[in-house]
Amino acid sequence: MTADTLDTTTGAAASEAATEIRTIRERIDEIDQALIDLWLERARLSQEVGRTRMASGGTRLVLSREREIVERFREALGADGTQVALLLLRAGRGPL
Ligand SMILES: C=C(O[C@@H]1C=C(C(=O)O)C=C[C@H]1O)C(=O)O
Repeated sequence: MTADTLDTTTGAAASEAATEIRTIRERIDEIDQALIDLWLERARLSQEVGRTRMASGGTRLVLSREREIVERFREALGADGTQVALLLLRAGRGPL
């Protein structure tokens, strides 16, 4: 394989690189699936907390707790962390 015969699925120009990329992609796919599963589990748990709290006569949301979560993600991941946390929170309790 040479630079003018790129592997179509990996985009690599050498077969060793294509093999390495395929191996790394397997782990990336595992990580993505774990993220999806955790995302969905978190949303379900968040909804359960909301239902439990409202059934007790409490509020739907607790903004101080949401601020803590946004801050945790911002500290760990920077500005992108803020965006991830906002999407994560929305997945559980819907848009504000
Ligand atoms: C899940 C909760 O309820 C809501 C959803 C939150 C979340 O998804 O993390 C956080 C705060 C609340 O607005 C909670 O209070 O823990």
